[in-house]
Amino acid sequence: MKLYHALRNAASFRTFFDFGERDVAHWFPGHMAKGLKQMRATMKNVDCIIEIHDARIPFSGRNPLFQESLDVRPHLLVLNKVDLADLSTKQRMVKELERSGVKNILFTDSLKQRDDNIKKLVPMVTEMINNKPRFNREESTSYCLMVIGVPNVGKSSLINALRRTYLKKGRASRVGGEPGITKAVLTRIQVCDRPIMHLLDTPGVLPPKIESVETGLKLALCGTILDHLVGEDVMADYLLYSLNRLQKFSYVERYGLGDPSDNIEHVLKGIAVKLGKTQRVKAITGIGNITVRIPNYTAAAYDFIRAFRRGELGQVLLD
Ligand SMILES: Nc1nc2c(ncn2[C@@H]2O[C@H](COP(=O)(O)OP(=O)(O)OP(=O)(O)O)[C@@H](O)[C@H]2O)c(=O)[nH]1
Repeated sequence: MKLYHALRNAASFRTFFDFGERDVAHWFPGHMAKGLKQMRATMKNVDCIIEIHDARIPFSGRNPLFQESLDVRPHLLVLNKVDLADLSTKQRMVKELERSGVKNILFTDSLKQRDDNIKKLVPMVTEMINNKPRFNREESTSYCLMVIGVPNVGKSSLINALRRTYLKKGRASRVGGEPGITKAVLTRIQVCDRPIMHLLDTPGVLPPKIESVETGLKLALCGTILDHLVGEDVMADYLLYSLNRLQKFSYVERYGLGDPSDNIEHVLKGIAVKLGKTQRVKAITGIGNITVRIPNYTAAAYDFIRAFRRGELGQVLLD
């Protein structure tokens, strides 16, 4: 990695981010109560809860709504998308999660064809269930799991990865709906045959816990909140602030910027020029109307954010 002047002179970067007067109240739609009700209703059939979250934000946005159920049922936290996360401080992260009551943690890449940690999931879950009483279900020889998590963390991908690993099957297909019950509530997906393990195909989607504007921005960068509700401009700026703070400067080379910068307008302009993303606007001058080309800042911001999401700006830990 090139050593930039700015790296030696890190003091020139912002040490805090100005969140302005933003209000997170509308950053996540409030229509999720129905899904939550369904999830609670099916909970009695569940032997283990698999909570999946984005490994780039192991602390931000996880919804504690199920805490009361988690206290009695085995609970596994799957931190997914490890291929995108900087895990150099993994041990510290695990300790902190353990301090907050999370005992079982697994790091996964659900898109990888053979992920060793996905292979560990079934034995781990089996042991966890066998070490706890099974809530009126002792007679059953099959296990029932529920996958929950905030949007876009990889719930479907994990289910597909489990089926790929344990059943040698591709995309998840539903393996039985129970008559008389809404399909969306109690459809079961088999993920393993030895032992027999099903997942309840409930919506599984929890609203994220947005406790601050900063949490909201991290969730938005990870694709959990719709971009336009938060604003691509502030997301791009927070991304730039984070990359500089973490000294992840690969964006400089990617976009041919010369040096790192903490000025989002300057960076977006450079990105727009590099990508040829300009737009024509009419300008009224003293001698009439003319058309001028200006950088398309929105398109540049999108590219910057998408590159981060694909891991093309390096592995990052936002928390
Ligand atoms: N890089 C990477 N991308 C992943 C991984 N797992 C899932 N994705 C991607 O993340 C996006 C969301 O994955 P889904 O499996 O649809 O997530 P979900 O939680 O089911 O999404 P919702 O149904 O919206 O709640 C997709 O573009 C996946 O390809 C992973 O381990 N690594």
